[in-house]
Amino acid sequence: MSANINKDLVREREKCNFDIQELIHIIDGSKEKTLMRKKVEDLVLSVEDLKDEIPEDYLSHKEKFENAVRKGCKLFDVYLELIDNNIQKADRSPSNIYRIHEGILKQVNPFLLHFGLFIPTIVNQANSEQQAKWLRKGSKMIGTYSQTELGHGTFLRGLETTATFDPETDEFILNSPKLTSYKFWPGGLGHISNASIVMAQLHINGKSHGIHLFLIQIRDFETHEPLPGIKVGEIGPKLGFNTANNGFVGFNNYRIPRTNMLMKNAQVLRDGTYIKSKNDKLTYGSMLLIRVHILTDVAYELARAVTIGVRYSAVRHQSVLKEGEPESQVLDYVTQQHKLFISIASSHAFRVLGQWMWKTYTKVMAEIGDGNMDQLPELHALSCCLKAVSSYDGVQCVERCRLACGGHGYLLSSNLPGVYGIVAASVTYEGEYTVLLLQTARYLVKAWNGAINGKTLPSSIAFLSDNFNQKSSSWDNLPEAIIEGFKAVVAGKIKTAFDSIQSHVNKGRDFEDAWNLSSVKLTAASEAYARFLICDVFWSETKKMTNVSKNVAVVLLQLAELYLVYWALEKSGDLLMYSTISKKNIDNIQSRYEELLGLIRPNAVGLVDAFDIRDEILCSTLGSYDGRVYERLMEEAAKSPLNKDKVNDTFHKYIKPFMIKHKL
Ligand SMILES: CCCCCCCCCCCCCCCCCCCCCC(=O)SCCNC(=O)CCNC(=O)[C@H](O)C(C)(C)COP(=O)(O)OP(=O)(O)OC[C@H]1O[C@@H](n2cnc3c(N)ncnc32)[C@H](O)[C@@H]1OP(=O)(O)O
Ligand SMILES: Cc1cc2nc3c(=O)[nH]c(=O)nc-3n(C[C@H](O)[C@H](O)[C@H](O)COP(=O)(O)OP(=O)(O)OC[C@H]3O[C@@H](n4cnc5c(N)ncnc54)[C@H](O)[C@@H]3O)c2cc1C
Repeated sequence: MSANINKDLVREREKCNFDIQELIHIIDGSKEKTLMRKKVEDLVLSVEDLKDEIPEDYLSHKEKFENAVRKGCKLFDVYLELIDNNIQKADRSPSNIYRIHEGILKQVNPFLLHFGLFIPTIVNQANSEQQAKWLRKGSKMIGTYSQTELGHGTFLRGLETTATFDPETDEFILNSPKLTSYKFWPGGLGHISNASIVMAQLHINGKSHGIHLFLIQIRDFETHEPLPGIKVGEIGPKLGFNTANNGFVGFNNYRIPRTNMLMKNAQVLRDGTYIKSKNDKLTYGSMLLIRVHILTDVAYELARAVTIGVRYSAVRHQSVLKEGEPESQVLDYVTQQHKLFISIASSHAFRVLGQWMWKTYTKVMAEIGDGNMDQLPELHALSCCLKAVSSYDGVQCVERCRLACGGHGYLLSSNLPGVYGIVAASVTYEGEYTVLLLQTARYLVKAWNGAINGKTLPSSIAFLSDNFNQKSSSWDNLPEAIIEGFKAVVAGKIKTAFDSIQSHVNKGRDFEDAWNLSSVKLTAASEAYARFLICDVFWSETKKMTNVSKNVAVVLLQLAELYLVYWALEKSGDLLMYSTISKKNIDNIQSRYEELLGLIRPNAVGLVDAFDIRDEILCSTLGSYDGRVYERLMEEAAKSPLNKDKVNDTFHKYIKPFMIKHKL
């Protein structure tokens, strides 16, 4: 096999000084999980029906969708077989196992919303009777999650779809009163789903009770025809997600049984009595869950992007470092390492944070199950800013990987545009970036106010109490000093935003206007808080790892340190403003950063090999394991339908007459 592997990659792999298999197990969670993942991959990727003859990129929008549904159904088959054989256990924790879809479908599984949101929403928001009915085998439902409307996505309280209780018939009547009330965006809604969870304003006896969730059948279970009173369709091509079948739906006096309101929390009784939920925000539970998942999602997409970027940069030679020497691998240019290594580190950071958030999420959910809501605001604040910052950073990192691949990175066959499309969507869906930062800011401002008044703060922000006076910290002990410095930045930025609000209020403005006028500072405070959290958790979790060989521990600590020093340099202005850092300290951090790039360089290919993403899932001409970059580029180019004819018809139809007309 090694005979066919690019010689640069062979040399790079020989240089790697840690056990790649060991790191693969760490990333997967354990040796057993790696074995299970590989077993699933072997089985799924060997299914002939799941392979494409024509590259997806040459298909029309309709053909892409139809091919994705065909493969999605086949995947279902294979998965169900795996579950029956107990190979793929039902595990809701964020993991890499379902990623295989991205290799097979290239983009998004059209059934993703069924598994990712429809089923989890029933599990979390429906009562036990409803669950027994809707989750049973033979329920015939393929579902999605319809919340966003043409006119409103962010401001959920402004949603316009209505569900009005009719006591005569014991039903809700669903209506989309205006064009802007149409549900717009839900994945799989266009032509896949026959049912959906729908968020609508509940009205009983002329009184509005706010937004609630309803399970609604959209299409006939046998014929798949839209049911009377329902107008449904697909929303058209997008930057990415083109196999996701995002759709629209409108309701015209469409009736559903009362018992189709999801009633785990709030309830409507037969006589129309409304029983309030213990906490309104429990209706938003599905969003919380997906925001937690997104950290791990971004970690994985970054792993894909940087695997492509690093392998290509090892294979690619361009320019000479020293006259008379052969052309250098572009990976040897320190600027190239600067472009790429932060993506390796960020992928590990988001994976570690994803695991940490998942633990926090399951703990808080268990407490909520016991009726204790105390930790919900903190969980919401954490999930909002971490989702926002990880997805935003993810997009920047994927773009850097694309730039690192020069012109060839611009080809769809590099798959960097594809990965970009997937990550870019996550900045917007499940709560838009700025909006989520402002949610966390609400929490931080409240906490600051509490701290000023001597209140005990939740653990994740307890440090605020110590930072009123921006205590001096020593910059001798890098990289921990950076975490301390970031604490001072968080405190300083919250204080700046808080003081700004106060000052506008003191000048006679409403609190809401003062908030809006201070909102750039508020989002900056939230971003700083997320950055501190990522650095703190990534560093401490990496440091406390046990049962790891020395070399793997060293390389993981180098990545964690690289992450910290990279962000210290990016945020040096903030550190200068709010912490005790000096220019000399920053110079030291810069030197350490460059030193770390050098230390990581020999292991770079080993590190991306440890993400262990098979070629069939990476789907990239530039990033395959064997490094046959130029051969693959030409093989892919040969697949262009334009290359079927030596002379294209347009020559005779347009070009020749044009040449004659203009005497060219
Ligand atoms: C074949 C086999 C296959 C196997 C496959 C197996 C697969 C399985 C693997 C699965 C992998 C999955 C991958 C998924 C991929 C996903 C794909 C893409 C999906 C995309 C879906 C979507 O895109 S779906 C729509 C999301 N659309 C939003 O995301 C709207 C944002 N908009 C809001 O979320 C609210 O509108 C907004 C702003 C909070 C204001 O809400 P509002 O106005 O009601 O509230 P206020 O701002 O007034 O706040 C009042 C107080 O509520 C507090 N609070 C607010 N929210 C809270 C909350 N959630 N929890 C607690 N507390 C909360 C707040 O902190 C305040 O607290 P306080 O008063 O104490 O300060
Ligand atoms: C690929 C994809 C898949 C999706 N899938 C689904 C799905 O399955 N189901 C579903 O229901 N929805 C889905 N959505 C919709 C998605 O959840 C919304 O687009 C998202 O929540 C943002 O809402 P919006 O589009 O209304 O943006 P808007 O809120 O209109 O945002 C526009 C701009 O206004 C700013 N803004 C808005 N409010 C404020 C504020 N209070 N303060 C400051 N700035 C503000 C935002 O920052 C943004 O810059 C999907 C979207 C995408 C892109």
